[in-house]
Amino acid sequence: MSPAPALIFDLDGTLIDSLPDLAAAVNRMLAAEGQPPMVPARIRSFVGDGAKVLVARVMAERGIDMARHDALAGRLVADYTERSAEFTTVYPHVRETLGTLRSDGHRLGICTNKPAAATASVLDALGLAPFFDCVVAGDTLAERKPHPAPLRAACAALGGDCVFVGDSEVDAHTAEAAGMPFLLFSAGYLRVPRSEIRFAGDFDDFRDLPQFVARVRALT
Ligand SMILES: O=C(O)COP(=O)(O)O
Ligand SMILES: [Mg+2]
Repeated sequence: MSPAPALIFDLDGTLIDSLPDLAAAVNRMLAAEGQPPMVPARIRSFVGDGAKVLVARVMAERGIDMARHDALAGRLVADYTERSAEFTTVYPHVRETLGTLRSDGHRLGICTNKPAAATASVLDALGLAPFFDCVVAGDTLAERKPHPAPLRAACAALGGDCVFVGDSEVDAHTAEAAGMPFLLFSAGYLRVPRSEIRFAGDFDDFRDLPQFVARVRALT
Protein backbone atom coordinates (compact mmCIF):
# COMPACT_ATOMS: atom_id res chain seq x y z
CA MET A 1 0.00 0.00 0.00
CA SER A 2 1.23 3.48 -0.88
CA PRO A 3 1.80 6.24 1.72
CA ALA A 4 -1.29 8.13 2.93
CA PRO A 5 -2.51 10.20 -0.05
CA ALA A 6 -3.17 13.89 0.42
CA LEU A 7 -6.87 14.76 0.36
CA ILE A 8 -8.06 17.86 -1.45
CA PHE A 9 -11.57 19.11 -0.70
CA ASP A 10 -13.97 21.32 -2.56
CA LEU A 11 -15.59 23.84 -0.18
CA ASP A 12 -19.17 24.96 -1.06
CA GLY A 13 -21.58 22.03 -0.88
CA THR A 14 -18.81 19.68 0.30
CA LEU A 15 -17.47 20.86 3.67
CA ILE A 16 -19.94 23.68 4.26
CA ASP A 17 -23.54 24.47 3.41
CA SER A 18 -22.86 28.01 2.27
CA LEU A 19 -26.05 28.45 0.24
CA PRO A 20 -27.86 30.50 2.93
CA ASP A 21 -25.18 33.21 2.91
CA LEU A 22 -24.71 33.07 -0.88
CA ALA A 23 -28.48 33.44 -1.30
CA ALA A 24 -28.61 36.27 1.25
CA ALA A 25 -25.86 38.12 -0.63
CA VAL A 26 -27.61 37.57 -3.99
CA ASN A 27 -30.87 38.82 -2.54
CA ARG A 28 -29.22 41.93 -1.02
CA MET A 29 -27.81 42.60 -4.49
CA LEU A 30 -31.24 42.12 -6.09
CA ALA A 31 -32.90 44.36 -3.47
CA ALA A 32 -30.38 47.11 -4.26
CA GLU A 33 -31.42 46.73 -7.91
CA GLY A 34 -35.10 47.11 -6.97
CA GLN A 35 -35.66 43.43 -7.80
CA PRO A 36 -37.69 40.88 -5.79
CA PRO A 37 -35.75 38.09 -4.06
CA MET A 38 -34.90 34.79 -5.76
CA VAL A 39 -35.65 31.46 -4.04
CA PRO A 40 -32.55 29.71 -2.61
CA ALA A 41 -33.19 26.51 -4.64
CA ARG A 42 -32.82 28.53 -7.84
CA ILE A 43 -29.68 30.26 -6.56
CA ARG A 44 -28.27 26.84 -5.61
CA SER A 45 -28.54 25.75 -9.25
CA PHE A 46 -26.25 28.69 -10.15
CA VAL A 47 -23.48 27.81 -7.63
CA GLY A 48 -20.34 25.89 -8.55
CA ASP A 49 -18.47 28.00 -11.11
CA GLY A 50 -17.49 30.88 -8.84
CA ALA A 51 -19.04 34.17 -7.78
CA LYS A 52 -18.74 35.98 -11.12
CA VAL A 53 -20.62 33.22 -12.94
CA LEU A 54 -23.21 33.12 -10.14
CA VAL A 55 -23.86 36.85 -10.61
CA ALA A 56 -23.98 36.49 -14.41
CA ARG A 57 -26.58 33.71 -14.13
CA VAL A 58 -28.73 35.75 -11.73
CA MET A 59 -28.48 38.81 -14.00
CA ALA A 60 -29.41 36.78 -17.10
CA GLU A 61 -32.45 35.33 -15.36
CA ARG A 62 -33.61 38.79 -14.24
CA GLY A 63 -32.80 40.56 -17.50
CA ILE A 64 -30.29 42.91 -15.85
CA ASP A 65 -27.96 44.62 -18.35
CA MET A 66 -24.71 42.57 -18.57
CA ALA A 67 -22.76 45.79 -19.05
CA ARG A 68 -23.09 46.15 -15.26
CA HIS A 69 -21.70 42.68 -14.52
CA ASP A 70 -18.27 43.78 -13.28
CA ALA A 71 -19.80 46.34 -10.94
CA LEU A 72 -22.44 44.00 -9.52
CA ALA A 73 -20.04 41.04 -9.20
CA GLY A 74 -17.48 43.22 -7.43
CA ARG A 75 -20.12 44.48 -5.02
CA LEU A 76 -21.49 41.00 -4.32
CA VAL A 77 -18.05 39.53 -3.64
CA ALA A 78 -17.16 42.38 -1.26
CA ASP A 79 -20.50 42.07 0.57
CA TYR A 80 -20.33 38.25 0.75
CA THR A 81 -16.71 38.33 1.97
CA GLU A 82 -17.82 40.54 4.90
CA ARG A 83 -20.81 38.34 5.70
CA SER A 84 -19.78 34.81 4.65
CA ALA A 85 -20.60 33.01 7.88
CA GLU A 86 -23.85 34.45 9.22
CA PHE A 87 -25.97 31.43 8.26
CA THR A 88 -23.39 29.01 6.80
CA THR A 89 -22.92 25.70 8.62
CA VAL A 90 -20.26 23.01 8.51
CA TYR A 91 -21.82 19.71 7.39
CA PRO A 92 -22.25 17.14 10.19
CA HIS A 93 -19.11 15.21 11.26
CA VAL A 94 -16.80 17.23 9.00
CA ARG A 95 -14.60 18.57 11.81
CA GLU A 96 -14.08 15.21 13.55
CA THR A 97 -13.41 13.48 10.22
CA LEU A 98 -10.83 16.07 9.17
CA GLY A 99 -9.16 15.56 12.56
CA THR A 100 -9.18 11.77 12.10
CA LEU A 101 -7.75 12.02 8.60
CA ARG A 102 -4.96 14.29 9.80
CA SER A 103 -4.13 11.93 12.67
CA ASP A 104 -4.02 9.11 10.13
CA GLY A 105 -1.24 10.99 8.32
CA HIS A 106 -3.14 12.59 5.44
CA ARG A 107 -2.20 16.11 4.40
CA LEU A 108 -5.32 18.16 3.62
CA GLY A 109 -5.98 20.92 1.11
CA ILE A 110 -8.83 22.91 -0.44
CA CYS A 111 -9.53 23.57 -4.11
CA THR A 112 -12.55 25.85 -4.49
CA ASN A 113 -13.96 28.23 -7.08
CA LYS A 114 -14.88 30.65 -4.28
CA PRO A 115 -12.62 33.75 -4.36
CA ALA A 116 -9.62 33.62 -1.97
CA ALA A 117 -10.70 36.44 0.37
CA ALA A 118 -14.15 34.94 0.87
CA THR A 119 -12.63 31.47 1.29
CA ALA A 120 -10.26 32.73 4.00
CA SER A 121 -13.06 34.59 5.76
CA VAL A 122 -15.42 31.62 5.92
CA LEU A 123 -12.68 29.11 6.88
CA ASP A 124 -11.56 31.41 9.72
CA ALA A 125 -15.08 32.14 10.93
CA LEU A 126 -16.00 28.45 11.08
CA GLY A 127 -12.70 27.36 12.64
CA LEU A 128 -11.75 25.16 9.69
CA ALA A 129 -8.56 26.95 8.58
CA PRO A 130 -6.15 25.02 10.89
CA PHE A 131 -6.99 21.68 9.23
CA PHE A 132 -5.57 22.67 5.85
CA ASP A 133 -1.99 22.78 4.59
CA CYS A 134 -2.93 24.45 1.32
CA VAL A 135 -5.82 26.46 -0.17
CA VAL A 136 -6.21 27.09 -3.90
CA ALA A 137 -9.17 29.39 -4.52
CA GLY A 138 -11.10 30.55 -7.57
CA ASP A 139 -8.85 33.56 -8.20
CA THR A 140 -5.54 32.08 -7.01
CA LEU A 141 -4.60 31.17 -10.60
CA ALA A 142 -5.78 32.46 -13.98
CA GLU A 143 -7.74 29.21 -14.43
CA ARG A 144 -10.47 27.82 -12.21
CA LYS A 145 -12.21 24.43 -12.04
CA PRO A 146 -13.05 22.50 -14.22
CA HIS A 147 -9.60 23.41 -15.60
CA PRO A 148 -7.20 20.97 -13.92
CA ALA A 149 -4.56 23.63 -13.06
CA PRO A 150 -5.91 24.60 -9.60
CA LEU A 151 -6.25 20.97 -8.53
CA ARG A 152 -2.78 20.16 -9.85
CA ALA A 153 -1.37 23.19 -8.01
CA ALA A 154 -2.96 22.02 -4.75
CA CYS A 155 -1.57 18.52 -5.29
CA ALA A 156 1.91 19.86 -6.07
CA ALA A 157 1.83 21.92 -2.87
CA LEU A 158 0.77 18.92 -0.76
CA GLY A 159 3.10 16.43 -2.46
CA GLY A 160 2.62 12.76 -3.35
CA ASP A 161 -0.61 11.13 -4.52
CA CYS A 162 -3.84 13.07 -4.07
CA VAL A 163 -7.56 12.27 -3.97
CA PHE A 164 -10.16 14.96 -4.68
CA VAL A 165 -13.40 15.11 -2.69
CA GLY A 166 -16.22 17.28 -4.05
CA ASP A 167 -19.94 17.63 -4.56
CA SER A 168 -20.44 18.73 -8.14
CA GLU A 169 -20.01 17.83 -11.77
CA VAL A 170 -17.45 20.64 -11.93
CA ASP A 171 -15.36 18.78 -9.36
CA ALA A 172 -15.79 15.42 -11.12
CA HIS A 173 -14.65 16.93 -14.43
CA THR A 174 -11.71 18.66 -12.74
CA ALA A 175 -10.51 15.41 -11.15
CA GLU A 176 -10.87 13.58 -14.45
CA ALA A 177 -8.90 16.27 -16.29
CA ALA A 178 -6.19 16.13 -13.61
CA GLY A 179 -6.12 12.31 -13.67
CA MET A 180 -6.96 12.11 -9.96
CA PRO A 181 -9.38 9.77 -8.11
CA PHE A 182 -12.65 11.51 -7.18
CA LEU A 183 -14.92 10.86 -4.22
CA LEU A 184 -18.42 12.37 -4.43
CA PHE A 185 -20.14 13.93 -1.41
CA SER A 186 -23.69 13.32 -2.60
CA ALA A 187 -25.51 15.59 -0.11
CA GLY A 188 -24.16 18.80 -1.69
CA TYR A 189 -25.08 20.83 -4.78
CA LEU A 190 -24.78 18.33 -7.65
CA ARG A 191 -26.69 19.71 -10.67
CA VAL A 192 -26.65 16.70 -13.02
CA PRO A 193 -27.75 13.06 -12.64
CA ARG A 194 -25.09 11.00 -10.87
CA SER A 195 -24.98 8.69 -13.89
CA GLU A 196 -23.42 11.54 -15.88
CA ILE A 197 -20.28 11.80 -13.76
CA ARG A 198 -17.47 9.45 -12.78
CA PHE A 199 -16.47 8.83 -9.17
CA ALA A 200 -14.45 6.19 -7.34
CA GLY A 201 -16.86 6.24 -4.38
CA ASP A 202 -19.70 8.32 -2.99
CA PHE A 203 -20.85 9.12 0.52
CA ASP A 204 -23.42 11.35 2.22
CA ASP A 205 -22.08 11.08 5.77
CA PHE A 206 -18.57 12.28 6.57
CA ARG A 207 -18.10 9.44 9.05
CA ASP A 208 -17.90 7.12 6.01
CA LEU A 209 -15.11 9.05 4.28
CA PRO A 210 -12.06 7.41 5.95
CA GLN A 211 -13.16 3.95 4.74
CA PHE A 212 -13.49 5.15 1.14
CA VAL A 213 -10.08 6.77 1.34
CA ALA A 214 -8.63 3.50 2.62
CA ARG A 215 -10.27 1.63 -0.27
CA VAL A 216 -8.88 4.02 -2.90
CA ARG A 217 -5.48 3.83 -1.20
CA ALA A 218 -5.46 0.04 -1.31
CA LEU A 219 -5.83 0.23 -5.09
CA THR A 220 -2.80 2.52 -5.57
O1 LIG B 1 -18.46 29.44 -5.19
C1 LIG B 1 -18.79 28.61 -6.05
O2 LIG B 1 -19.49 28.88 -7.06
C2 LIG B 1 -18.34 27.20 -5.91
O3 LIG B 1 -17.49 26.97 -4.86
P1 LIG B 1 -16.88 25.48 -4.69
O4 LIG B 1 -15.90 25.33 -5.81
O5 LIG B 1 -16.26 25.54 -3.31
O6 LIG B 1 -18.03 24.53 -4.77
MG1 LIG C 1 -18.92 22.58 -4.47
